[in-house]
Amino acid sequence: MTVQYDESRVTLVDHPLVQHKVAILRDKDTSTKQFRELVRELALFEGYEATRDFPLEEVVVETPLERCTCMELSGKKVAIVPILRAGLGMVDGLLELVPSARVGHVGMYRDPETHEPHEYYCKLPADVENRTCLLVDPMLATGGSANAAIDYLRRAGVSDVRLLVLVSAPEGLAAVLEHDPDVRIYTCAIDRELNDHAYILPGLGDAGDRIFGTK
Ligand SMILES: O=P(O)(O)OC[C@H]1O[C@H](OP(=O)(O)OP(=O)(O)O)[C@H](O)[C@@H]1O
Ligand SMILES: O=c1cc[nH]c(=O)[nH]1
Ligand SMILES: [Mg+2]
Repeated sequence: MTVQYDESRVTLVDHPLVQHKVAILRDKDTSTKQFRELVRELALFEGYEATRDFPLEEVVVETPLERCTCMELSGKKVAIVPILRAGLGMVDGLLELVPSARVGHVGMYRDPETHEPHEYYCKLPADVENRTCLLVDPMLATGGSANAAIDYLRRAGVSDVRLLVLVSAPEGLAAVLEHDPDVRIYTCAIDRELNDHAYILPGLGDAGDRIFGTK
């Protein structure tokens, strides 16, 4: 059965370099070290797309030859919010892109039986309601964890939430887009389906375990 969702709020980041890196990420023989490096790199590529509409303003610059009018970012404030644990792997790549960003944390684990998310730690920047939030997690499976994290950000007053994932299931995309009318989703791959344990197929396994070498 085909899962329907609002495609206009989903950006598939499918640059050839991204597709190449995702293929290595999926490989069960990729080492923990390389997996971690790839997650960081892919977050940077994805962040590039997710910040594409950031506003600019004119600035006059003196080159060694003459004055010219250039464009610079007009003070957009950003918060990067990883969903623990696996989301942590995406933070450094995004900080390279937006060094002035603040970082919040939402701790969430999925119950292995029910697949329901459980919140265990949350800490956001004090002025988070004035910031564009890049909510990051490599995996979007049922969408339960992302929805709980989005609710938390909305309750904190955040209006601009952009969810950055690396691999998503159609079920997760549909669940998040239905749950929140404004969120935009960026993903490097949209996979086939979920299995009976709510793991993404073909997927890449458990992202947290592969980033931290815990299995
Ligand atoms: O869309 P969902 O069905 O909620 O599944 C996705 C969530 O599951 C994984 O986290 P996990 O619970 O394995 O925690 P971890 O990051 O600590 O490994 C993943 O990193 C997402 O947070
Ligand atoms: O496929 C999946 C689903 C949830 N969490 C993961 O890390 N991988
Ligand atoms: Mg995990």
